[in-house]
Amino acid sequence: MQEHVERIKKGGKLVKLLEENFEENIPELIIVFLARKSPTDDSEFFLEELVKVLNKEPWPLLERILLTLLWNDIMKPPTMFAGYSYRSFDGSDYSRLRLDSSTLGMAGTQYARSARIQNLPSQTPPTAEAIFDSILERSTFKAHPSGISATLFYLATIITHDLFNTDPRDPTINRNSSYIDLTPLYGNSKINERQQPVRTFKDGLLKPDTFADSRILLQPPGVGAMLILFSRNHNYIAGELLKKNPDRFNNSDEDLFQTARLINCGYLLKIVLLNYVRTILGVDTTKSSWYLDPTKPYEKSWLLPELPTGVGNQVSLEFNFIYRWHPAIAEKDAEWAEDEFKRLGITPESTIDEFKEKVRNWATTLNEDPSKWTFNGMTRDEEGKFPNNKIAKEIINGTEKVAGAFGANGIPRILRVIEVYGIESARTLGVCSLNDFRRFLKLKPYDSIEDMMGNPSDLTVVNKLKSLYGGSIENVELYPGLMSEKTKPGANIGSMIALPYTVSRAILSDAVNLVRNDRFCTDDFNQHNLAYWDWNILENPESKKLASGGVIHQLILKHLPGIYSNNSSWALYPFVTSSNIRNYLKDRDDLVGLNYTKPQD
Ligand code: HEM
Ligand SMILES: [Ca+2]
Repeated sequence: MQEHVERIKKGGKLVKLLEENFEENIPELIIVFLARKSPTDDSEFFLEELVKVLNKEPWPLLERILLTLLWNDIMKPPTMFAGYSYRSFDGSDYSRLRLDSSTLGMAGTQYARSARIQNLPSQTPPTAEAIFDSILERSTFKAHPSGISATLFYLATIITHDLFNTDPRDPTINRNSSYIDLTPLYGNSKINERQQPVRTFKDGLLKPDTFADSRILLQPPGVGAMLILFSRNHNYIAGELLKKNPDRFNNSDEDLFQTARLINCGYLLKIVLLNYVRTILGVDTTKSSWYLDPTKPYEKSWLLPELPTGVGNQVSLEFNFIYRWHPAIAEKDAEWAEDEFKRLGITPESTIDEFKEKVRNWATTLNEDPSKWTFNGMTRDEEGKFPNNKIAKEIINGTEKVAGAFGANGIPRILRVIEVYGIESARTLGVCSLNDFRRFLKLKPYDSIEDMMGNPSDLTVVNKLKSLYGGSIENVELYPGLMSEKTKPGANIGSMIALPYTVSRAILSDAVNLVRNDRFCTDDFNQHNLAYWDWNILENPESKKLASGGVIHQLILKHLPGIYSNNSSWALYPFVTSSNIRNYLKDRDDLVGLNYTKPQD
């Protein structure tokens, strides 16, 4: 057979080969056909050869293969449309499979479900309060083993608030779009509710230092500070677009606004891939500039099927729980949350209804105009902007604060009512167990609670889990399981962020799907839609040399001028604490001149 393959590859004529012994040679022909290089060199006239063969002997399988090849050339249903280039506010029409999926991932639709329940628990589960008090509550703060900073989790919080916004009246509903499209900045509704107040309706601009999601005000101020960077970035982009393309954008607030949003989301995409995921994978501080790029087109090749893009996304309930990274909250940020919650009247002992009521009451005190909101005791200047140094201070301090370690007994007590709410609502909605979720991810289910905990030093947690769940690993619920299972080793290429095992696998699948399934990050991420935006416009040559491909420093340096130097490690590597970063970079002979001094805010 090999002989035939070689002959055909060397250009032996198919017809001749088949003339010799058609029946015998056809399987080889099919193998060669499937194994052909992609892309096809059409000067080899392979297709014509096939036609000749078929013309001579209409072999049904060969005919079918040829027809399939030709049919597959054209995407069905159609995947790109003329016009159709802006992000809608509520995430409708985000799937390129527009004909039947216009509401996929739209704000206000139901959460998807990822995993089926395969094993029902053999006991009634313990109360959510008992679970929190036993295996979730943080007793002493444990520093993150790789020295990841709070600033990484400020970005993570923006991402989670972009994806998840459970309706308190109906926990099956997600009020946000299932895409990383800066919903916390722009808002989540098409019907003139939220998105309108952030816009000026002039020159595509947002109101100064304004964002749409009031939940950010109840987060540590570093989260709001980071979101302000994106708010400022939007206005910078809109200004540049108008300056560079006066003919295309003059008097067109809507086009300017939408194009600026696409570009701003492009910056977030680059930051997610080139800073955030690279840090999570532990390659951020290495010399290599490799990154996992889910946007790449992959055509069908040999036995590998095509890897589709832009097909739309709908986040699931399970992923809402995967992404509740409360153990990572830094010590000082937990203290901050405690004070803030106290001010609202929420304590760890509050009931779920009290919690919801206090948040509702607080929301009624907010000005309808988000450009009037403040946080962290800041006041706006006459233009409506927050002081640069105050915004910078939160991001700088975030890089000084070490995040909390993942793993059992890591969640600040102040979040008790929120955790109880989460566990109970998972039960109401019928979410699967930890092991069933692992089955869905094709990870080996844990054999026992000991297996789930791994480390013999976690025996106390093993015993607590056994007592809560009747000794059976199959009874361990998804969320309590995710937040207490063993964690990956830190300071390690591949697992720098030291997540719980199941979370670490799931989060990468989630990141790849969120990016690849968003047509604005793939099929429609093109220079026409982005008005030939110059992606180097914010870049400083000195910073670029030192950034190992990262992007976040561009926003920090541009929108917080005069505070950081261009070679500051605090701007270039903000996701590792300032006390750890020097150690990670000590062997990098290519980073001469990196400045580790704390910027003066
Ligand atoms: C001090 C810091 C934090 C505070 C005060 C906080 C507070 C809260 C509150 C109050 C809720 C309940 C919302 C509701 O259902 O009404 C919640 C849910 C949630 N939190 Fe946090 N959180 C913090 C940090 C984080 C971090 C670092 C992450 C992940 C990066 C995260 C991810 C989530 C997610 C995914 C939910 C579910 C959201 C939803 O279903 O709408 N949180 N958090
Ligand atoms: Ca979104």
